[in-house]
Amino acid sequence: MEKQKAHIDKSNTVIKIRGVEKSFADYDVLRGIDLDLYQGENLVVLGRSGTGKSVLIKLISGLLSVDEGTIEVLGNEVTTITERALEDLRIRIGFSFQNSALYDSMTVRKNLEFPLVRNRKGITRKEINTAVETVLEAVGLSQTINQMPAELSGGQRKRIGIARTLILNPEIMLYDEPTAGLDPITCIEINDLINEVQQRYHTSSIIITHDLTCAKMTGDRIAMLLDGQFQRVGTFDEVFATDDGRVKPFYDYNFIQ
Ligand SMILES: Nc1ncnc2c1ncn2[C@@H]1O[C@H](COP(=O)(O)OP(=O)(O)OP(=O)(O)O)[C@@H](O)[C@H]1O
Repeated sequence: MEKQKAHIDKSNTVIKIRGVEKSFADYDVLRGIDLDLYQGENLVVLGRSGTGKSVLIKLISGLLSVDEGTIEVLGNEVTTITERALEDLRIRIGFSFQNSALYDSMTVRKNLEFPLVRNRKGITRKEINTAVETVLEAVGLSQTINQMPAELSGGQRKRIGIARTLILNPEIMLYDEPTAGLDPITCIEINDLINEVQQRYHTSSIIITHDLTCAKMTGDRIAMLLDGQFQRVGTFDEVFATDDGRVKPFYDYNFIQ
């Protein structure tokens, strides 16, 4: 499906990263990175394995702390925030992690109810039912409501995982390798879903991937992480309009084999 034009508000930066450095032992993973995520945009972070993409998501969500620099998320400085305020902030962020597995012993309905019951004190049964039905419809899986996760395909499980984060109406979505381990057709369906989520929920998203089809289909901008820094940031075509020996093989491997 062709990506619809997104409504991006460049005057509203929802994540602002400045001069962030992070090392483990003697390995400097991030060497002074700057990045802005604008309201309403899908920003793809591309990079080879081990370049620090997952570390970046963990720094943004406060699961790891920076060595240097600042990270502002929805107006909160996460490098100095209290644990309590960080918990409140995390509720405003939807995490679609590679290993964010569903609870195998619960139906799809119960899996989706779980975050609501936990985070929305005082919510009524009627409100829960409406929220579950709405989000299932949004991911195109209304018919699975009473099924168990084991009865779903890999792509369907991924969709339910995304629905489980959407049910809390996050302002920011962080997708870590959303197409990993899926066949090419299912990848395209997930990419379409990421774009639908952007349109319908007006989320601002960071999509971490090394899948260039995913980057091309979903990204309003691409930020390429190379040697610990964002060396190339722009549209897909801008990022790959280069003879840089670190960038070209990436493109050639994905599209010319
Ligand atoms: N908690 C940690 N302790 C020590 N080293 C770590 C830790 N977390 C990440 N690293 C190291 O930081 C580097 C970047 O890891 P990261 O998981 O961010 O890579 P990635 O770009 O997400 O790769 P992939 O695409 O394979 O998931 C790796 O060399 C990894 O071993």
